[in-house]
Amino acid sequence: MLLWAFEQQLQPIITGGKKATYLHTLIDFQYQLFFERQASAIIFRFINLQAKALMAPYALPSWLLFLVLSLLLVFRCKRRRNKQLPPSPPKLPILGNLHQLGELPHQTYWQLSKKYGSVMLFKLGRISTVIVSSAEAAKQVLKDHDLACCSRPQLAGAGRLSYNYSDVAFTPYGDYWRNMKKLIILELFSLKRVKSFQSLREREIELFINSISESAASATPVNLTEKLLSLTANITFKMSFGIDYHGTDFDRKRFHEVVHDSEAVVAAFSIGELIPYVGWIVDWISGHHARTERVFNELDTFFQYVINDHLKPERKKEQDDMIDALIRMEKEQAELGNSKFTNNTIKGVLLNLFAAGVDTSAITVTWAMAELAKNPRVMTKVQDEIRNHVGKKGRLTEDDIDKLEYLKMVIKETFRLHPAAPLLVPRETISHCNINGYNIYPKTIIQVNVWAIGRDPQYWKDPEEFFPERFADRSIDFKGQNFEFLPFGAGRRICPGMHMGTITIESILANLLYWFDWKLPNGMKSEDINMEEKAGISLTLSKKIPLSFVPVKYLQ
Ligand code: HEM
Repeated sequence: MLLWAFEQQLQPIITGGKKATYLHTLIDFQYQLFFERQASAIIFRFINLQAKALMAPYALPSWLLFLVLSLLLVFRCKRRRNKQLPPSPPKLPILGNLHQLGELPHQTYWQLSKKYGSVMLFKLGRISTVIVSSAEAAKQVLKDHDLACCSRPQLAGAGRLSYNYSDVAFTPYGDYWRNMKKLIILELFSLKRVKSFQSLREREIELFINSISESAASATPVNLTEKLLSLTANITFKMSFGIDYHGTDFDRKRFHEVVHDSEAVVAAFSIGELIPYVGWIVDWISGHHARTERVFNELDTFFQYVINDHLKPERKKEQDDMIDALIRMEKEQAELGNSKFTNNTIKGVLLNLFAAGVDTSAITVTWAMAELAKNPRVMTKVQDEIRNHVGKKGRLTEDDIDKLEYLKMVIKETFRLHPAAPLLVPRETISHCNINGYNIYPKTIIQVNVWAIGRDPQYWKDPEEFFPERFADRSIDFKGQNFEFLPFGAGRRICPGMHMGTITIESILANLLYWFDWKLPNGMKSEDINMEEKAGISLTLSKKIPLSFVPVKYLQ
């Protein structure tokens, strides 16, 4: 089929004698032969085509080209035999396995892994991606070969929005990333810094609870999905920028929309990256580049405005925010002679704070509330724990959270079934390594399917059941040591915002459960709650249908 298509393509060119197009098509053809491994069986027909090409005025260069490429082909086929690549589902020319990806790639990979194994090679156009779907293979990637597997692919959208990789999350492995990760762990994500935002988080959560109380008073349903997203964005906004920018072009609402768009941009491959030569047309028609530029310009204008505002000597501040810390880090690094920490670094890190911090926490609380509503036994048990603990105090603070063991189990169980980043953030190999006996070559993308691993019956009894007690007598945690449970990844690239993310989630969920009982709207039954996942290009996994419940104020 492939040959026939090329023969058809080549014939008129040969007859028409267009040199450039002819050579180009020939190269493309050879490229296909190399990559599709159909070479030896069809080489005879290729010679036949070449003979026809002799009639064309460019016989000599094409024969030379044929000779060189054929030698390369033989060499490559020989090498491939020794390659021991991971098994792969059948591919189409040019597209590879792209057409099999489906709307929810982690689910597709899970199904395919049952047939092709826990280390599987998937070709997204011209890009080789290895999908890892077992705890053993994940350990090899994230621990045994962490150094070989700890870079990030350089994709155009992420590159543009991260100021050409001046951030942490999308930056390839190297001195710059190592230094930056150390700095942000020390300065932005330390226990002390996270604690310093406690009263800010508690204030924002109080406002959120007050607004839900209004709905409770009128017994109207609350769109929890929307409200939670707005709450986590508000918390991140305040932690990063200190004050509100009401009355300017940069109000929170508009900013939230841009941040949301930026998540889709950084998650997406452009088709041009997957399919050389022709993919750019699809990008151009779909407006991919225009959208990237629009999001970049809006974010950049906003970040620059806020940085300038922070540099004003007359600025009054309630407390040190993330921008204050980043500006101070820039000065300190300059004094130490590090010229790579620039204004763009500050903006790149800000992008990470929003892209990584807002959705992940809101999505997790939404899934937790959906699971609790579906499992009234667990809902009652966790509410009893919280309410008994708070007792007559009548107020829940972050200091109470450590005592709420069952709440923590509920959150772990939510992470297991609904990890916010089901395939982590894509990694890229920087050197050769061997996973499960297969060769993985440099510049291969690796995706760890933590969603599938969290459902593996080898580790989890009745994996589809929401049963927080499974964590009761197991010391299993999400800090990157238990490879069957990896919501925050592991190894060098592990999420630095883990502590900040969990304390935010615990605090919001505990308050929602303490202050309200939750009724399903319009006579809906718990088994009617839709648990489908939202399709689309994103690193995170939201619920498809927004969650809407009626709050009933808890009378102490
Ligand atoms: C529920 C909350 C969160 C979840 C589930 C989560 C999950 C993840 C995951 C899976 C990764 C990739 C790890 C890997 O490649 O192995 C990651 C990376 C990252 N996360 Fe989070 N995250 C959360 C919250 C946050 C927060 C609140 C922040 C910051 C405010 C944050 C900042 C980052 C950054 C900067 C990276 C990149 C690290 C690197 O490439 O070295 N995350 N996160």
